[in-house]
Amino acid sequence: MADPKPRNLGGSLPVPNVQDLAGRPDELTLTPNPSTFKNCLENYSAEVQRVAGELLGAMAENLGVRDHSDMTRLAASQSVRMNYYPPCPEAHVDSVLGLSPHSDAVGLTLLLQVSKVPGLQIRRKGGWVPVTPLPGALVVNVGDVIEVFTNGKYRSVEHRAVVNARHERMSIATFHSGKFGTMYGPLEEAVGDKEPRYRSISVEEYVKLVVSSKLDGKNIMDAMKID
Ligand SMILES: O=C(O)CCC(=O)C(=O)O
Ligand SMILES: [Fe+2]
Repeated sequence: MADPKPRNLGGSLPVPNVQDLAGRPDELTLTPNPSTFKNCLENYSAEVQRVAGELLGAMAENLGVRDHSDMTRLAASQSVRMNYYPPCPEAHVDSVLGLSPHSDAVGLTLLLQVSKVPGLQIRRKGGWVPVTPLPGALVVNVGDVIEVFTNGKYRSVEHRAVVNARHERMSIATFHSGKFGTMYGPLEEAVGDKEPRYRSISVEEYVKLVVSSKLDGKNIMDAMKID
């Protein structure tokens, strides 16, 4: 299958490169807190959060959600994870992975594949499809909370990361979710005249469920489904 096509959302994203994030090697030894790191990460996260809000607004429009903030509130809180996968001589072994199959237990993930080395794969029709890294492109992953909000109209994507025998790889995943003190559950407009297929729970209860579960396929969705 062909790779999903990239789309340009306009605007320019201050895409971090590894040098900016880590500081130059000589700076690293001289300066334990490279001055470029904080600003670079702050600019990047703010811009990515803006893009997440726009994407969620477009989804709200597409789904006929009257109050777009019902959907854009999934960009209210943000966390960033930087993944580093060292070269692995056992990369050819099927069971050796960088990150096990999972769907992101958040609203929306915007992922930057920093290295040219491929590693991200998405589950499709029982197989694994590689997502070729494109310089400066963000991969948009629908997370579990969007599956809940849309009552299953948008399904969260199961994915994994494989390792490479000779090359290291880096990716930056930026996760967007709702705030504590709010609820997660299917939106009225998404349910329509059907039955809700997922439970409604507080963000706090949901986070408890996530942190007490293994990283294992779409297990969070199984726990959220109404039988
Ligand atoms: O490294 C990747 O491409 C995937 C990272 C990922 O799925 C995650 O951090 O949740
Ligand atoms: Fe992920």
